[in-house]
Amino acid sequence: MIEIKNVSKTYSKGRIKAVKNIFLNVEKGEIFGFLGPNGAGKTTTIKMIAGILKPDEGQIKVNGIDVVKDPIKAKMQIGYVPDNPEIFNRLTGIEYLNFIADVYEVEDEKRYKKINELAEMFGIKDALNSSIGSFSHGMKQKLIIIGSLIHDPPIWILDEPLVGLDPKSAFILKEIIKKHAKEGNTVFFSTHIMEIAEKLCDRIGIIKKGEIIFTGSIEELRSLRKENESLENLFLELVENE
Ligand SMILES: Nc1ncnc2c1ncn2[C@@H]1O[C@H](COP(=O)(O)OP(=O)(O)OP(=O)(O)O)[C@@H](O)[C@H]1O
Repeated sequence: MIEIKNVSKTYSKGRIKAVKNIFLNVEKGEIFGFLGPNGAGKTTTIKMIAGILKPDEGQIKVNGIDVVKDPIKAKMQIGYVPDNPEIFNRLTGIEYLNFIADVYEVEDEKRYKKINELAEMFGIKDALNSSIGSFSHGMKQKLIIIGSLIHDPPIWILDEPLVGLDPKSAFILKEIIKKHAKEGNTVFFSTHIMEIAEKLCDRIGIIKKGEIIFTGSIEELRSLRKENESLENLFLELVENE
């Protein structure tokens, strides 16, 4: 479970208010989609949940653990996929995954099972002995996704995970997301694309200029539509209106 209470974050010595007093709760077993236009505050929020940025005010807890007060314990609960897959280019794929598994103290048998299963699904098993520097953007992304799941995290956070993946890989990732949630874990991901949220999420949150302007199910969002209006249009209206 993720609990965000009255969280704010500014940049540039307070001049840029990226996130403004937001409240959010995401339950166990839930797939939560975080939507908003460019610069709305999605990545900033995600980095605060993942413990990469500290909130200026407010509190974030993952499964009851405060991410600021107890960062290591909190991070053990979390798998995080950043929006930019730039990682250790000098390591081979398998060295990277073993490094991540060591950090999270995952036993050998468990890690190899997970790596085999996921690398097979994403079709990158044969590339794991090559250096990451030789990987394509999509392959790096898949490697990070595998690394983020290696400790079977109760909280899985993904920042724009479908950008840059081909249709087959995007389909596989969506299936993995559904499976992970079904096993009782919390999934929180950001996207620009309403259609993805519509198909995948139990609930969504819409953020605009650092403020949450909607949280609820897709059904609840649908009920706000005008006659014959598409969800995409409603979303655009919500995020564009002043
Ligand atoms: N390191 C930084 N220094 C200064 N301003 C920043 C920094 N990072 C983000 N911002 C600003 O904070 C605001 C929120 O940015 P953020 O990256 O969280 O939005 P986002 O919703 O993830 O956008 P996108 O969809 O483009 O990734 C924007 O105005 C952005 O320009």
